[in-house]
Amino acid sequence: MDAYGPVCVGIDPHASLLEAWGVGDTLDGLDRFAATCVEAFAGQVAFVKPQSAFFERFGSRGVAILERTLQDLRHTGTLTVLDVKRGDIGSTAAAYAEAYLDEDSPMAADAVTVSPFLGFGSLAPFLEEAEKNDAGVFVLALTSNPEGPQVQHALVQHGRPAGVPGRGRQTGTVAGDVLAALREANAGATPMGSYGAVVGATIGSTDEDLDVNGPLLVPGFGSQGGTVDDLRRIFDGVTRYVLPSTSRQVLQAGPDVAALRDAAVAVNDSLQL
Ligand SMILES: O=c1ccn([C@@H]2O[C@H](COP(=O)(O)O)[C@@H](O)[C@H]2O)c(=O)[nH]1
Repeated sequence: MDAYGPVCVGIDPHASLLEAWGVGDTLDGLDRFAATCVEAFAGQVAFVKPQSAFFERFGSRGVAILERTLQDLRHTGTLTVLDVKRGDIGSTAAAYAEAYLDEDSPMAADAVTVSPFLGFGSLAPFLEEAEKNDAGVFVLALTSNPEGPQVQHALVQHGRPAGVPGRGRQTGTVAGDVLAALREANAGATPMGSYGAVVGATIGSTDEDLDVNGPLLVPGFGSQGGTVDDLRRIFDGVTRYVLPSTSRQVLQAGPDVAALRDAAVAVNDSLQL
């Protein structure tokens, strides 16, 4: 972030973008789109975030292009965040963690997005694999979509001694629990820990403590309506942790490599938080 600025550029090969770029919504179009993004962003921004879904749409050959994209980016030293939002029971989570974070895996990324909604403890294999491989994990906390609050703002209770109704009860939100678990996982790390939260630029405001001593991946900036003012308001006091993530806002400048690069640089320049 110090060297390149905080922006994370997403590689989201939407069908509409493949058509707009004139490469076609085909496997060959996907291949050209991804290669162009690597040429434009590698070595220019700190983080690139391929969205797995748009590669998986093309089956195993699309996934092979995702693997190559991750490898090409990593060879240039640009950090990759694979947006795949995984989560499962612990033993299966361990297999996912190996797939995405073991540095010898064909699909190895520098960081992966995961879902905590099978319980934060089920993510332990991801945190352990990340630690082994000097990698990172981003856990969904307050997502950018309007449906997120239904689960993430739900209230949970802690510290209620058995048989003593009401006594010692503390109430918080599901998102607050996720953030607290991340804070604990990152305790004592300097300059920050490797376990981050996903917090959308579109959430308006929050009373949650966003200081998890770890990075905050912030999608929703740009095409979903999040602005620099939103970032300043939501992340007041923790802006040093913020990686604003934007995909379509930059990708629509393609397919020209220089125009894509300029668009990414312009976002970085706009981020005077
Ligand atoms: O809360 C979340 C978590 C992930 N995303 C992902 O980020 C990009 C956003 O793309 P834009 O084109 O910048 O809107 C996309 O891959 C989402 O799946 C998110 O938007 N919100």
